[in-house]
Amino acid sequence: MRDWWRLLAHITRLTLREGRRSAVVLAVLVVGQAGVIAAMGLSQRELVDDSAAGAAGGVVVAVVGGALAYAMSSVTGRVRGNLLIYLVGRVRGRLSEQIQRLVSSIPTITHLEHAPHIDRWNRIFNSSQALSAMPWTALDSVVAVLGLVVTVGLLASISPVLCLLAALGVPLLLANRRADRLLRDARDAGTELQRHEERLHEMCVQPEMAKEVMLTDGGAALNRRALELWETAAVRESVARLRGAAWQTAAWVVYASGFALAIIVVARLIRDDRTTVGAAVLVVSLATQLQSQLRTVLDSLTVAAEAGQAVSHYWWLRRYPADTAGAPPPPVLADGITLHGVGFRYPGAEANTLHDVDLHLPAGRTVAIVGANGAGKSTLIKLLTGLHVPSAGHLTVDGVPLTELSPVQWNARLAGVHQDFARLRLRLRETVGVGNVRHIRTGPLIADSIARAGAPSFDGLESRLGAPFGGIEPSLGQWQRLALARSLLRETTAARPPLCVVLDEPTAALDPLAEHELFQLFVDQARTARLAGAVTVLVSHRFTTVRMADHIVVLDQGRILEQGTHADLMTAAGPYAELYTLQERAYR
Ligand SMILES: Nc1ncnc2c1ncn2[C@@H]1O[C@H](COP(=O)(O)OP(=O)(O)OP(=O)(O)O)[C@@H](O)[C@H]1O
Repeated sequence: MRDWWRLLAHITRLTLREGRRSAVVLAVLVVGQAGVIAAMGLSQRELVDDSAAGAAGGVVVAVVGGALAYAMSSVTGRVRGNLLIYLVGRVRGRLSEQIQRLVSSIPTITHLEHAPHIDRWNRIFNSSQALSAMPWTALDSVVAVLGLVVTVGLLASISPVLCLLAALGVPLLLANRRADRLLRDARDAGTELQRHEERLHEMCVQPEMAKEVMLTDGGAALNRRALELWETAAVRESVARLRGAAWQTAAWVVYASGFALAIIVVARLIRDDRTTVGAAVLVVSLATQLQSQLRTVLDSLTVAAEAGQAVSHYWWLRRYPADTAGAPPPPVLADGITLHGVGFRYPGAEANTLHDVDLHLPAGRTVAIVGANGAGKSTLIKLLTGLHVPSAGHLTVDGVPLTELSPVQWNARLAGVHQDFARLRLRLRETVGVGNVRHIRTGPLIADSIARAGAPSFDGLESRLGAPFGGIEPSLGQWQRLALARSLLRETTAARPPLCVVLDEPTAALDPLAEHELFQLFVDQARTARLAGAVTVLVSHRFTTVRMADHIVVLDQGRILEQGTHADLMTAAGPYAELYTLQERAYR
């Protein structure tokens, strides 16, 4: 509940920041609406009673008062609606931006890969409308409750028995809560199905995946499966809605019976001359009003419940990157990076990917990691770059545990290319410039990185990339070179030189000639990095590249099988020597 109040305060502050004057006007109109509704009811009673008593003056006052209240209600209703749309829309935009920033500022990637985490922040996005409307649903609820108190007071002034009408709101409340819970559970259960369905549809429309799907004619089957998932989620939600509606209908039947009884009570009071016809009109008006007030309270509670469901996810996300504090990494590496008994298991996986890895990456050296597919090479790179945190053991940088360093600052001292390099479909200047956003507009530096990586410059730095955006679509190898250009820009323009350069299969998409050219670049790069004391970690299946490294590590099923220089490993005549000889023979 404390989290709910804190979020309400946060959203209220956001609302005031987005439109202080509009928010104040809206609050006044919402509160004033309660008085307007009471004035309409009272004017009806006066109108009937004064007409019966022949008091012309009273009738005029009641008519004018009633007309004014009605006019106010309808005019302000429109203004209220528009102000609400305006304010909630603005706050929603700001909130989505904040959530987006939070998601992208987390230095690790578990929240982007692990399904339960993805579902959590997706639910926040889906509830952003309800979250942005929180101050107004809260105010609506308070005003509706106050209105209820006034209505009940007016009913009691006719007969205390009529107060029981308000008690019939309790079954309504309970039924509503049940309906909310049913819907919430159905939605929670459907989030995963929905995610699967979206991914299956993506496979049919994203060019990379669609190509294969078309080749195997699997599109129809995938769409059928996606439809089945969607239908399962939709049916679950519909069943939950129907069950909730049944509960609510039963509660409204109870309320309608109470209303009929109230009319009978008033009819008897009139027959016994204990009240006026005006009072009967007031009861009808109040009972109708009570009904709409109860509806407002219930609707507000439904929206509040939807927001409430997202509250825990919201604070989870806010607290997620809490440990971004930490010491800055050393200006230059003196000793290097060391892995001490490092083990790693992906969240939700049944077995470890890395087991008990002890490895020293000396400062100023190039270390190559080799191994079969799935051996754990890229995973090791992800641990080095802090994208994942080891499940066992730890890493140290010049003897300081990586967990004690600021993840953001550590990130700023890394460079390189990941195996699944990004195809950033932006303008060429931006595609490379995001390597160091501070220099995204520094054309000559970007052009230099492009040239050094041998990447294409197309029609200049402002060329738009990506066929889906009407731009040029680079080939796979050209995309990889652009990723390299990004890394080079980072290395040459960083305020401090990188401490660790990771190159995870950086030439996999390149032709042999290009690989040869780029290899020269790596050698130069490693030399520069060496001068700056950086560790260069290279993952490659091409042993001609690997043999140039100062130290070679052979991984097998998440364990280090052997390590040493090329000469050491060849002399040892182990798995490395065997693979090297095989490749050499194949290329001869
Ligand atoms: N995000 C992930 N979630 C769960 N398991 C993963 C994830 N990424 C990789 N794995 C698993 O970890 C193991 C090692 O994968 P990794 O990508 O590190 O291998 P690799 O040695 O780089 O292989 P390759 O040579 O094919 O690139 C594999 O069995 C893979 O299924």
